[in-house]
Amino acid sequence: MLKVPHHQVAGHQAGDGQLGPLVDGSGRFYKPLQDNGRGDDELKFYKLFSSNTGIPDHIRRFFPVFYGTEDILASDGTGLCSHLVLQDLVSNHLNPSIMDIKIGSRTWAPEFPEDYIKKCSKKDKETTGLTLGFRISGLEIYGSEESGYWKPERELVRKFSADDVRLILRKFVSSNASTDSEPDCSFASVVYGGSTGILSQLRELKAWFEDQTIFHFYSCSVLLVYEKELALKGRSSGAEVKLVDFAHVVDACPQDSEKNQFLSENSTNE
Ligand SMILES: O=P(O)(O)O[C@@H]1[C@@H](OP(=O)(O)O)[C@H](OP(=O)(O)O)[C@H](O)[C@H](OP(=O)(O)O)[C@H]1OP(=O)(O)O
Ligand SMILES: Nc1ncnc2c1ncn2[C@@H]1O[C@H](COP(=O)(O)OP(=O)(O)O)[C@@H](O)[C@H]1O
Repeated sequence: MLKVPHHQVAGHQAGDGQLGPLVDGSGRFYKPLQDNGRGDDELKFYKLFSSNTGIPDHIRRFFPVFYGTEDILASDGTGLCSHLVLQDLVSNHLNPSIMDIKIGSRTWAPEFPEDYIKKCSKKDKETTGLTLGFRISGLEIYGSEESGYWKPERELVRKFSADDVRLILRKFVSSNASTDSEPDCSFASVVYGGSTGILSQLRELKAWFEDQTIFHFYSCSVLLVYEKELALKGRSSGAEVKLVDFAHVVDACPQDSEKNQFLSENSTNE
């Protein structure tokens, strides 16, 4: 039985007759192919990414596993609709704290339609995109069984200034996130620090981004996830960095991609 995800923090959401992703509760995330060609572009990205042998495994692990597409009943009640079938990145977490960070000071490619560039450019300027090179798209922070999650409203998140972002990055790893008190940053070292922490993973990803010439990653998001219960124990926090949202990725070498896809399709048919 497919249901609306409990832990979606940004993007188009299912519910109230809206089109959005669904989960099966056992590890798969179904993202509907979006209109205006965005769904097809995201599908194209996943196919190219899956067939590209030049992507090292230590980088591949930062991306959701792609299981193909499936026609399922859309969340907006309009009937069958094609969905990307992806690994559910949070299904192995009990009470995840999650932050979606849209990366890039420019979220549009020059070849995008003019009106879309205008819309993106406006958002880049009005948010911290331009000044910090990223903006927070959404988040939820787990408090306790009694208090549940602290999840600021979308409208509030959209208005985050650079100072707000600094505060949120501290709150994200604090045990008193939902209060107005100074964030205690109790989990900073175990979530952000260490050889398996978020900063170390981001550095690894950054090194690849600086080097790779396969894709231009416009408007995709870094998803930060950790588990408070583990962080409280102080050793590991299950901190994970993942990349999502590839509807605006541009293939930098279409000729190489065609060749790669041909080779991969023919080697699996043998
Ligand atoms: O329409 P909105 O205002 O919800 O904009 C969506 C954005 O929400 P935001 O306003 O930044 O909170 C949304 O941003 P987030 O992923 O929520 O940060 C996307 O930019 C989305 O565009 P696309 O699906 O990537 O092409 C945007 O959707 P489209 O307007 O491009 O469909
Ligand atoms: N593979 C996934 N597993 C679990 N959650 C996901 C996955 N992909 C996206 N999400 C959740 O959905 C949100 C929106 O995803 P995104 O791909 O950016 O959608 P949109 O294209 O509608 O903006 C993310 O912030 C995250 O909370």
